[in-house]
Amino acid sequence: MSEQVISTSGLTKDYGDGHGVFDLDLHVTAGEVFGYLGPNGSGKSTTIRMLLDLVRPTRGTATVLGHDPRHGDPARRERIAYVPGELNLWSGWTAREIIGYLAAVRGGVEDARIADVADRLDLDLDREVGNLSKGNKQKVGLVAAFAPRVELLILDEPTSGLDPLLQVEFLRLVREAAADGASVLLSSHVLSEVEHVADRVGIIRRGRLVDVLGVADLKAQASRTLEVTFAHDAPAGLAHLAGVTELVTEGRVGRYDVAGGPGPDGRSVMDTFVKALAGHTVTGLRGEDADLEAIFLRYYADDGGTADQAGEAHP
Ligand SMILES: Nc1ncnc2c1ncn2[C@@H]1O[C@H](COP(=O)(O)OP(=O)(O)OP(=O)(O)O)[C@@H](O)[C@H]1O
Repeated sequence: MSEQVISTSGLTKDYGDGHGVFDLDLHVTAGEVFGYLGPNGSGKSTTIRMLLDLVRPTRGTATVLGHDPRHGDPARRERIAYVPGELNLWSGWTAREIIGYLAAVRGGVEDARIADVADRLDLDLDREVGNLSKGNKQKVGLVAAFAPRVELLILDEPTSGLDPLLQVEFLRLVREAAADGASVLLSSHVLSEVEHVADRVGIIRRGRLVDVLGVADLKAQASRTLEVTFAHDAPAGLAHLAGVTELVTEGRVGRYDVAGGPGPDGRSVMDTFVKALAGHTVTGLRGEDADLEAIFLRYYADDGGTADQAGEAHP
């Protein structure tokens, strides 16, 4: 069995009135990027805080890098980098001073490496952090986390406030850290943020882990939209295939939503659709990316339709 960097069993933080995290069995394998997905208030931060011994569980156990977080020693903490969703920084310090201080606590990080990560995230290290925007404050945390070499990165909604170009750079940093052998727990309330880097995703809803899936499996489940151009008027029969929905047909062009996975006959719906197309003269075919978000939102359908709406407000 692969080594686990995070392993919990029945881990629970009960804040009362159904708030908190309940009976969590979470396993993150060494070297993987694990996306921890759930709407606001679903329990991501509480989980992470228990893993870091920032809050104590009501019951259950956790092991992080082989040890109970409650008995963490400084040497073990050096092997972990953590970026919280909201960073409270010491005002009066510059970003360089804060990152330098945190690096020194770890035993030192090369200045050139700090400068390189700051440059990639477009952070001016010489600005006083009290004057920084939320996004720039977030970058201070990211530079402090990515500059050192660590075994485990725990990132709690780290890209909130970052503009889209920097989110892409952030994903590159995650990939590089993983390629260097780090394991990453990356929480988010949107799948699109983690789908390009995560090996697996765990889905948490109302404090309970409801599913853990490989991203490749998630993609296989997703429906795809195909736009087909025929040499003749778009035929009617294709929409009658199980798992295929005709979105629109206009003259020779038809747009179809083709379900992921197998249909009722056990065969892949895509295969059935493509074989049905073979009975026609096709002059063009265009596929759109699978809509993974739609699958993710299914987990929250009872909560009001969107992941954002599904979240409960903080007290
Ligand atoms: N200190 C606390 N006291 C009481 N309830 C709390 C406390 N911290 C969190 N909660 C509640 O526990 C639940 C989980 O909160 P948590 O912050 O872990 O969710 P989250 O998924 O990280 O969401 P967000 O992204 O909004 O932080 C929520 O209902 C929240 O209101």
